Amino acid sequence: MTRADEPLVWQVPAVSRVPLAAPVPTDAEWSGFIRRLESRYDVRQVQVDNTHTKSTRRVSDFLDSATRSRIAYLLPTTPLCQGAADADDDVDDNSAGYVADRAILAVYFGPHMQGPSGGVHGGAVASVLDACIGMATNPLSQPEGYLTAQLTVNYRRMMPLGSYGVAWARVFERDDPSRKAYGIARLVDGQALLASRENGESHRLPVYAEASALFVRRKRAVEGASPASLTQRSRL
Ligand SMILES: CCCCCCCC(=O)SCCNC(=O)CCNC(=O)[C@H](O)C(C)(C)COP(=O)(O)OP(=O)(O)OC[C@H]1O[C@@H](n2cnc3c(N)ncnc32)[C@H](O)[C@@H]1OP(=O)(O)O
Repeated sequence: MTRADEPLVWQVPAVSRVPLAAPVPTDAEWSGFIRRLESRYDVRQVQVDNTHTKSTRRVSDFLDSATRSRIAYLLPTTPLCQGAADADDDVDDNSAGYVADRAILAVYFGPHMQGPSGGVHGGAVASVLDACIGMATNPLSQPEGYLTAQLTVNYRRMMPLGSYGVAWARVFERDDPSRKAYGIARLVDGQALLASRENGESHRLPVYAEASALFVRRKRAVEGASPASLTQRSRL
């Protein structure tokens, strides 16, 4: 065997698998967390549905599977510009101005999302922030028409594995004639967020990561993009 024929082996340093302090939450623990978020922030969980009906949203299968279904999208129950309580009231936020739409995404970062030892993979964090802005950008009444064109993520602190994360997104402009929407999202520790709200503490919570994104609405739906047509294609 010549050197060129030798298989390439990527030598990675031994990663110490940090045992999680907390196992993946049970169904009861997870739904308890979501109910607390709903009651403290006047938001409601959007039910998962793959049929794009008016009151439900197709949640990313990829994230659903990566999180073992410990992911939930929540939307405000009241119209946005009428003073609904915001998760982001509790964190450092210098952004101001018109908010077109808003969404919250709750997620449990379990062992299957490990990146650096003991921490969450940066790609998983980026996916969560992207999905959250996507949720705020795409109205419930339509299939997702806006796609991520640009996404910038700032990683401020390593998100520890075994944490409940809460991301929220604001879309500042959804300009249909030009088909562009601009949004931001931030990720904080969900338990700290709830504790600060429940204790009435006023200190600002640390942000683990934040993202800004440009979403662009497609001129028309891409043919062959629906799950049904994917199934049909796989039979060919
Ligand atoms: C829970 C539900 C969540 C759903 C959201 C999921 C989020 C995702 O993961 S989306 C998947 C990842 N993203 C993609 O696959 C997108 C791939 N890209 C595309 O499909 C296309 O390039 C798309 C849709 C972004 C734009 O295509 P197209 O319709 O041809 O746009 P086009 O007419 O050229 O441009 C429209 C405007 O947007 C601007 N624009 C388009 N793309 C970009 C870009 N990448 N960067 C900057 N500006 C852009 C153009 O300059 C133009 O601006 P203007 O009107 O001022 O001249």
